[in-house]
Amino acid sequence: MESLQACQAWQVLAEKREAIAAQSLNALFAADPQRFEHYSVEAAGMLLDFSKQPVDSILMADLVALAEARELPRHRDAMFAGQRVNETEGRAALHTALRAAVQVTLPEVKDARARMATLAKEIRSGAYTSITGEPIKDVINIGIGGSDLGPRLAVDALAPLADGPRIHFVANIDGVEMSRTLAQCDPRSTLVLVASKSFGTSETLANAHEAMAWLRRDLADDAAIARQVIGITADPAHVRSLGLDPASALPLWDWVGGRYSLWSAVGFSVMLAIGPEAFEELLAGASAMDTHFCEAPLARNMPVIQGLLAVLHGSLLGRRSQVVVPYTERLRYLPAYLQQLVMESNGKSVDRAGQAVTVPTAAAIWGQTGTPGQHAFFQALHQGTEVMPVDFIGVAAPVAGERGEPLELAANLFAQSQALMQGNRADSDRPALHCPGNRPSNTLLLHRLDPTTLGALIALYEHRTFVEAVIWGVNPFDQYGVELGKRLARDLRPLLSGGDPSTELDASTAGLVRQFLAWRHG
Ligand SMILES: O=P(O)(O)OC[C@H]1O[C@](O)(CO)[C@@H](O)[C@@H]1O
Repeated sequence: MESLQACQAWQVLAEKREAIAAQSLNALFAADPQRFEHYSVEAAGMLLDFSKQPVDSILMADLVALAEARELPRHRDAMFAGQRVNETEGRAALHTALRAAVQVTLPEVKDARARMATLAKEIRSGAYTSITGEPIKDVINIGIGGSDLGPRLAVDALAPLADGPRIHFVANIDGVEMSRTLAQCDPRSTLVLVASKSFGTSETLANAHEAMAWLRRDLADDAAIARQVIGITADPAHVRSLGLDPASALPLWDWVGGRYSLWSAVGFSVMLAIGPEAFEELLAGASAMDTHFCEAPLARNMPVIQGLLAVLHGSLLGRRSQVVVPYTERLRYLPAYLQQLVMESNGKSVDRAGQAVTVPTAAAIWGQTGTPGQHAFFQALHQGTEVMPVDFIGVAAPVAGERGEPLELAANLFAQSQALMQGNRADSDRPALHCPGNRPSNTLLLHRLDPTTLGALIALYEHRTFVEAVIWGVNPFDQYGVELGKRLARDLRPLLSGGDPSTELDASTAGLVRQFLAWRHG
């Protein structure tokens, strides 16, 4: 495989690095009165305005040439066709099949969706009761990473449409999240979902044991566990480790990556909150974005444009932060979700051929909702020494029955991207007041934040992440770095309860353990 730096299309861009960095956004607008029309795209209920990016028709052509040189269409089609694109783990990455129309998807996906829908209807209607015969009022989803972040984001974002049981999420192993959650629930009307693709993640299993002990304390009955705890996993035999029946587990498959699993049974908590029909709308929205990604020309293709711009900033111009600012509290979990999606997928330094990647890969992605973010980190965006590209996300219309966001919110959203771009005039007497401007951003305007558009938004970022991976030549579907930390934690654990370390410790770790034990028991 050719390295990115050896790629001629990349070299063309590299030669223009200084000119692109210096490109005046104000000048681009002055030169083209139709710039907004030329550099915005609409698809799946969203409008992407990328006119505040340093692109013109020549740079767009260069970026598209790069996508073609890296064979993006071929890689995309291979993923959709179920080829083993996750080469290191020898698997397909077929999350798109989970949201394909029921008529065309895989039989096992169809069966699982039907099973989920039947069970969700029973739980939501009260036909499926707890062991004491009470309807389910609370659901606790225990999972971490991809088995937590996607459902947490979707349940929160779609809260105005929720008409099912209350949904709680527990991911952290520190006990705080669990005790806060249990304090709000009654074991006689609570259902526990243990969501873990591998069913081997220690945090999830420890939290599951704690929740099951809580159920047992009050219900003193193993039948309660069978009825009120449901495993969600790609390895159903493993649910026996919690004393559960594999036949009752909701399935996913090894070809669904953890951080791409919202669309599978991992999203069962979302289905319980909003109902199977609305969950189908979430899938349909993601599927609409899949179609756009497969069919739109590269220069008018939202995930392609976003991915190429991310590579331009992060790898060519050395801009190592990607900021995401949703202007709605309902997307408050989006930055955390994207951190896993982007950084676990593309935080890689070796390409698919095993060679070192010679440009920086995934930038740090972070953010917070506007307007609170404006009063936290925006000062650095406006006047800091580093240019940090921003994705602004806004919502235009309310979902039925909602009041809609105050207009001040949209005024703030538009003002911020405008201020970042325009800056203000330099005043030689008072340089501290000077905002340099020329700071790039995308604005994604959502028609409304309903299940369909949320599905499309999440799928957009999934594909954007894939586009970046293809340009860099990395596999976005493995995460061996995370596995290393997990293994070391397993090795260290016995030492903290007085056992011998299974490996020799470095001086820093040994010193920290010594101090920890002294304070813990002192
Ligand atoms: O669903 P599981 O198998 O418990 O894994 C949880 C998470 O752990 C990871 O492997 C690493 O954080 C993620 O990719 C995954 O989403």
